[in-house]
Amino acid sequence: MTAQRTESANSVSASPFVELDRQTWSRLANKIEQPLDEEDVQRLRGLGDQLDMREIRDVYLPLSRLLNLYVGAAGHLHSATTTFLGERGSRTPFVIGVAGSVAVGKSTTARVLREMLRRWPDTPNVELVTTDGFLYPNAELERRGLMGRKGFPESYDRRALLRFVSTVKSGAEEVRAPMYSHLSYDILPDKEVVVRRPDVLIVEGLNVLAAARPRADGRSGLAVSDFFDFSIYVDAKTSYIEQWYVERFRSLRTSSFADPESYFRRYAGLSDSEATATASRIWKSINEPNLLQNVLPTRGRAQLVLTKESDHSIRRMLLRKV
Ligand SMILES: Nc1ncnc2c1ncn2[C@@H]1O[C@H](COP(=O)(O)OP(=O)(O)O)[C@@H](O)[C@H]1O
Ligand SMILES: CC(C)(COP(=O)(O)O)[C@@H](O)C(=O)NCCC(=O)O
Repeated sequence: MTAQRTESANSVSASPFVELDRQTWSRLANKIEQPLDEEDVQRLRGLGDQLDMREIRDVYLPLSRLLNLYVGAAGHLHSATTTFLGERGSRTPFVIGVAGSVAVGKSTTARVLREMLRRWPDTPNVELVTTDGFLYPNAELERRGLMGRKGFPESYDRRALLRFVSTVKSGAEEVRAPMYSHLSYDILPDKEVVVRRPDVLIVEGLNVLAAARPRADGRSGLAVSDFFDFSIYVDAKTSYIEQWYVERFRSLRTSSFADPESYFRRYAGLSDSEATATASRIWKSINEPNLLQNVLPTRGRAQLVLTKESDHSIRRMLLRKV
């Protein structure tokens, strides 16, 4: 079946992307079976997200098929390289980047993809790593004067993240990553994520599509995105994301913030208006500037842009065709 592209795709003929509306995209699942049930959907849905079975069927089922096709194609490319080299190496992990703003719902997208890709016979082992594990610990952020810039590129140990992704991609037996806790708002000193040669690695985080920084000698270095076989940018209007951030903050007062272990327990007792004001202040001073200065400019580097409407549902897909 050929995709019915929307009008704007035809009018922007020089664009490297093809634009599809949700209805057209949903037909591209090509009758593959829906692998998740209502219980899975509830488990995977992030706080504030509106994920439902329709979203799985219309949006994620075609995406899962597309990714499975890409995994197959990457296998062929890998065989071409090994044939050329006269080697018999086994395939290395297929790496997918998931980028987007704080509170846009990246982690739900990443979790759904993990569950769906796991169900394909050629990719049973799918690992998910979030880049928050590579934030510097709070003590180090304080030393560097970066406590108010969590999530900005400079708040991460970018060299360690790059080393992690390139080592996994190169097929290493076992690779370890640090772990972050939203509860303690810090790196967990004695916990880590261990990744053992997965079929697919999903790397989710604000800045995963950032371009390489120029090196001191003026040459360009490598970026984590250089190791991606596919990348997704989860997008929405900034005003919607702000609203989602504020709503999530308000509802965290009765869950995470109320935990005695929470770094934010002082927020648990805020009234509705105080919570709205505090969340808006954090959004305006940290997350929105980071979105506008660092995250949004990387959108055009993604292979696929998923755009959400105000009700969180994905309504528009931009797929890079070249
Ligand atoms: N203060 C918090 N306490 C507990 N969980 C949080 C907190 N902030 C964010 N989270 C959770 O952490 C995950 C990542 O959030 P975030 O970085 O905003 O990305 P996104 O909303 O795009 O997944 C989400 O599942 C979110 O619900
Ligand atoms: C931990 C985060 C930086 C996101 O990290 P990511 O996994 O996307 O790299 C973000 O969710 C966060 O907590 N930002 C700090 C500002 C705030 O509390 O909203």
